[in-house]
Amino acid sequence: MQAILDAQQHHQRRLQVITAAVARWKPSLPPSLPPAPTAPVSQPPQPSAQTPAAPVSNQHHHQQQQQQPSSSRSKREAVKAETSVPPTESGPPQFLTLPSQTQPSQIVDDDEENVPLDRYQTAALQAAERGESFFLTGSAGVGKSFVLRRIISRLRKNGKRVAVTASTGCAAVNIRGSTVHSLLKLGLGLDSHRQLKQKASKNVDVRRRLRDLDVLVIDEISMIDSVLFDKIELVCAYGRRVEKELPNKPNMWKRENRERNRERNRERNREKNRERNKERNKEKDRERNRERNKEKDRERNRERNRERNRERNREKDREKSTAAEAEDHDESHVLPFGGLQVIVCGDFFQLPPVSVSDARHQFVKEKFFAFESSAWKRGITNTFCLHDVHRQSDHVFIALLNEIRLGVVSNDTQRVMKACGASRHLPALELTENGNEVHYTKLYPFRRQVHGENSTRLNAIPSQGVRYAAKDSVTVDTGVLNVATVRTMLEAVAGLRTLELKKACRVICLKNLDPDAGIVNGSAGVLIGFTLSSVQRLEQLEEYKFMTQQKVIERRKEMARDGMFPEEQVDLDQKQIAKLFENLPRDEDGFIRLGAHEALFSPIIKFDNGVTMTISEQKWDVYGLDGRVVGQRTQIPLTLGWALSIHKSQGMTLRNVEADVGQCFDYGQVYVALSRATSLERLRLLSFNDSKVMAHHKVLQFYEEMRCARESNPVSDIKEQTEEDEFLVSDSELLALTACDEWWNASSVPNRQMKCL
Ligand SMILES: Nc1ncnc2c1ncn2[C@@H]1O[C@H](COP(=O)(O)OP(=O)(O)OP(=O)(O)O)[C@@H](O)[C@H]1O
Repeated sequence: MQAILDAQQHHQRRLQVITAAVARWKPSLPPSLPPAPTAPVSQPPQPSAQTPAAPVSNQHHHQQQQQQPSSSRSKREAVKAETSVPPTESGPPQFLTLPSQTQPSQIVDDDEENVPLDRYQTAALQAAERGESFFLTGSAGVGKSFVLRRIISRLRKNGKRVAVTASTGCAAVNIRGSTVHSLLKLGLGLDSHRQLKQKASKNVDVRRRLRDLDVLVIDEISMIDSVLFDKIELVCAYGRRVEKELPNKPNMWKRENRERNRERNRERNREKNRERNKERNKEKDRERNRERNKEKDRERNRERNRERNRERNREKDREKSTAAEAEDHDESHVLPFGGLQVIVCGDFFQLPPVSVSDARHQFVKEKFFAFESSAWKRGITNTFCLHDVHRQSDHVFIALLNEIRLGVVSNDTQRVMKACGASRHLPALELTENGNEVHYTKLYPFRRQVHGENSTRLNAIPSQGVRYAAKDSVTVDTGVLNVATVRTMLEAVAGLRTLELKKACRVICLKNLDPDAGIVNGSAGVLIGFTLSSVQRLEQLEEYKFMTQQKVIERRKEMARDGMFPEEQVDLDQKQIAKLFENLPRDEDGFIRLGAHEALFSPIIKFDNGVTMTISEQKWDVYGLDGRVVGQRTQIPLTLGWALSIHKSQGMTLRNVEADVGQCFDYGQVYVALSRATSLERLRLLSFNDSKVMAHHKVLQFYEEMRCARESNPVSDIKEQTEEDEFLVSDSELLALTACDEWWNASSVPNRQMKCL
C-alpha cells in the first residue's frame, strides 16, 4: 500500500512538472473536442530524463507489418514526426505528439538485428542466454515478439536448438514459427492426460523432436488455457523421457516382487504349520470332544476363512500402494517440461483463451489462464516485464491504451475515441515496398462480419472469379463423435467450404506452405492471377467449340485481363485454353465453379514479403478421441484478407486500422484491436462502446501480485540497475498501474468506469 502511495505521490510530482507541457498542447486540440476533464489516468506523462531514448518503432518490417511504409519513407516520416504537427485542415481530429522517451533520438538501420534493444529487452535477452526459463510480458507494442525473435536468433547462434511456437497461426508467423499444437501434435488439444502420455511416449516423431531440443518458445501465451498448458508440459516431459533415466523402475519392481514372494511363502508355511497343529489337536480331541466341538470347529473354520480373506486383502493393498509409490517416485523425477528451457511470452490483458470443455466443443464461460496451471507454478519461475512502448510514440495514445488495457475508460479517453469515430477523415494510402497496395485493415469481433466485409470487397472487383468447393469426407463410424460434430470441427480448423477468388483480391494463407520462404499460416498477399494445375484434364472436356484464330486471341486477352493465365505460366495451345475457358461450368452469378479435387486453376499469390507462389489444394484432418482420422477436407488454403477478426490480428502491427469494437464480447478484445494501430491519426473506429472495455479480475490480480513481488525485490527483472533508475515502471505504465491501484482501493465505489467482470 505504501508503495502504491509512493508511486502516486511521485506521479503527482511529475504531473506538476508537466503542467507546462500540457498547457502547450491543450489549446491546440481540435475544436470538436470538449474541454479536458481532470482525470489523472489519461494525462500525458512527462518524459523521463533517466530513461534512454528508444529508436522509433515504425522502421522495422516483419511479415505482419505489411502496411509499414518503405524504409526510406518511414525514416523520412520518423524525422517528420519528431519535428512537426499533423495537419489540421482535414477537419476531424488531429493529435499532437509530445516529445517522449520512446520517440526516436536517432534513425537506426532497418535490419532488425541492428536495432538496439531497450534496457528491459536487454535484461530478458541476457536471462535467455543464461539458460533461464521465464515469462516475458508487458503491454502491447513494447516489443515482446521483437525481442523474442532476437532471443531466438541469439540462442541459435550460440548452438542451442530452439523450437519456436505460438498459440495461433498468425502469432506464429510473427515470430517465424509454427503453432504449439502442430509441434507437439496436440490436434485440438482435447486428448486426456492418459492419451497424451501414451501418444507422447509412442510417437517417435514427437519424441525425437523433443529430445533434440534445448529451448521451447511459446508466444501469445494469453490464449493458451491452464489445461492446455499442463498438457504441453506433460507431452514435453513424457516425450523427452529417456528409458535409462527412469528411476530404476524395473529393478525396483524386481525387488518389490521378490519381497512380496518371500512374505507370501512365509505366510503359507506359517499357515501350514498352524494347520498341522490344529489337525493334530483335533485328532487327539476328536474322540473326546467330537460332539461337543463340532460347533466350535465350524466356527473356527469360519474364522480361519475370514482371516485368510483379510490377509489376502492386505496383500492386495500392499501391492497397490507399492505400485502407486513407484509411480509417484517416477513422476517426481520428471523435470518440468522434461528439463527444457521454456520462454513464454504474452500479455494476459490481451485475448484470453477460448476454453473448450470437451470433444463436443462446448464452450466454458469460466476462464482458466495458463498462469493458474501447475505446469506454470513448477516451470515458470521468473518474469521479465518490458515497459518502453515502441509501436506507438504518441503519449496520449499510449496512456489511453494503458487505461483500456486495465478496463478503464476515462472521460479523456471517451473524447479521443469519439474524435476517432466513423466520420473522421483518414490520410491517403501508400504502396508497400514490393508493390502491393496498402489498405486500411478492418478489424471485427465476429467472423461473420469479417466474411461480410470481404465478400463486399470481392464483389466490387469486376473481373472473372473462380469458386473452389471443398471436398469433405467424414467417417461414419466416428466413435462417440457424431458426423455433425466432425463437420463442425472441420469448419473450425480447415479451410473454407466455398472459396471465391478474383484477380487483385487480398488473401491470407491458412497453412504452413513453405516456412523457409516465410509462407506460413497467416501470411498475407495479393492474388495476381490463376494458372492451370491439371493440363491433362483438358482432353477430358467433351464439348469442343471451334474458334477462329481471331476469337482465340480475343478470348486470350480477356482471360489475361481477368488474371486467368499470366503469360509466364501458360505454354498451352491457345485453342486448348480458349476451349477450356469456354466450357468450364459456371454458377448463375458467373463464377467458374470448381471442386478442389478437380481444380483446373490454381491461384498465384504475391505475398507481402515479396515471395510469389502458386497455391495448390491442401488437406486438413480431424481426429477422433481414439486418434483415428474421422474427417478430412481438401481445399485451397486461402481466405480473403481485407478484413480480419480481432482474434486473428493479435500480435500484428498495422499501420492503417479501421476497427469495429462496439460489439466486442471478450476480455481484452477492444484493447487488442486498438493497440494494433501505430498512431491515432491512422485509426478509425467504426463503433465504440465503453462497456465492452473489459479486463479479467484474475489477470488484474496476477499482475498486481507480480508488481508487489517486484517492488519487494526491485532488481529481479533488471539485473544491472543503476542508481538513477528511480522506478522500474515507465511513466505510461505508472499511470496505468495507478489506475489499477485506484480500482483495487475503491472497488466498492459504485458507478466507476472500470469494467471488471
Ligand atoms: N528496441 C526497439 N527499437 C525499435 N523498435 C522496436 C524495438 N522493440 C520493438 N520495436 C518495434 O515495436 C513494434 C511492436 O513490437 P512487437 O510487435 O514485438 O510488440 P509486442 O509487445 O509483441 O506487441 P503485442 O503484444 O501487441 O503482440 C514493432 O514495430 C517493432 O519493430
